[in-house]
Amino acid sequence: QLSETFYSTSCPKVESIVRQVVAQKIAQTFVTIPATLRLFFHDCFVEGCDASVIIASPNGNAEKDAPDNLSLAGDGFDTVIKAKAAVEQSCPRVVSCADILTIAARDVVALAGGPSFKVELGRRDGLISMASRVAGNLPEPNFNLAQLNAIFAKNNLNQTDMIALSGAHTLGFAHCTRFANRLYSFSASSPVDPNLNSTYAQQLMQACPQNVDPQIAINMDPVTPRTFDNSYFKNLVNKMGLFTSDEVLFTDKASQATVVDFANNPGNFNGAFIAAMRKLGRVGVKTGTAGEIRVDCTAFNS
Ligand code: HEM
Ligand SMILES: [Ca+2]
Ligand SMILES: [Ca+2]
Repeated sequence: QLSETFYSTSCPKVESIVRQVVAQKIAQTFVTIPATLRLFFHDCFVEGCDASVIIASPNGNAEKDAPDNLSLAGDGFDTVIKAKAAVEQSCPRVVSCADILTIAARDVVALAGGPSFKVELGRRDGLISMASRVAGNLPEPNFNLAQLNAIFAKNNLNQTDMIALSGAHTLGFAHCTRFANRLYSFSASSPVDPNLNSTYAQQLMQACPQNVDPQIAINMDPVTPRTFDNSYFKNLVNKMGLFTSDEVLFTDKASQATVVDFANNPGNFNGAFIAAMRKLGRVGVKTGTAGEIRVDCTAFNS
């Protein structure tokens, strides 16, 4: 069973140790912030929040090698690996990699200007990490509202949670390939998605010309790309949602009111985001004697 005080006697400094490593890593590179937050999400949606995504395989068939995970930025993995190494100095073999990722994901939000909140701890690290188990478990950027709701519902997250968590797209980068269809090949009658603000569409076409280098990435929040705020929802109202999966949250009447509420009331967004992050952190967790406490986050204990 998870608890906010899980390590209060076994490793009382764990949260301050992780926070220090995360802050240091952010000082080196901003990408740490979005990379760590997204890593937490992708971990929890496949096998539960158990650090399965961090396992490295020499055969290229671990979870991180699945196509949906290839765009996870290395700085997220590096943050967890570095924080784990620091925690092992004080409390060897006590704190799971899954909990370190949970703490780090919480910390990057606060360090990007977002809300601070408590996290539940006591997760154990999983014993399965397979590329073949990823497909179908992560949302795709062309999903509609029903598809988004379905995949989040499988993880005990409701529509409000899904919308709040999508607010993570207030930070970070996306590769042109993930939304180029909305600029160049939307439909026979309209190559540009009519739900895209035309000025924004033009900016996107400049940043992402047709057949651009697939390595090129742009800010997902063009207004405050480095701040965790509710600007994502204001963008949606202004028809500046980057992916179809962002845009539908506003264009579908079933979710529009929540988007408008989050755009107008940052406190409501923060509250819903915190609640949803805590729920996300409970997905498929292993506790008690299940799984293990990994020594090296990138490898199962042998
Ligand atoms: C609702 C369904 C979601 C879809 C379809 C989706 C899809 C994507 C895609 C396609 C990218 C761009 C990847 C790239 O091109 O490199 C991305 C980036 C990102 N996503 Fe999501 N995502 C969703 C929900 C979430 C959630 C729930 C979180 C976290 C709570 C999250 C956090 C992020 C972050 C922080 C980035 C930027 C990563 C970076 O800069 O390295 N996303 N997402
Ligand atoms: Ca996992
Ligand atoms: Ca922002």
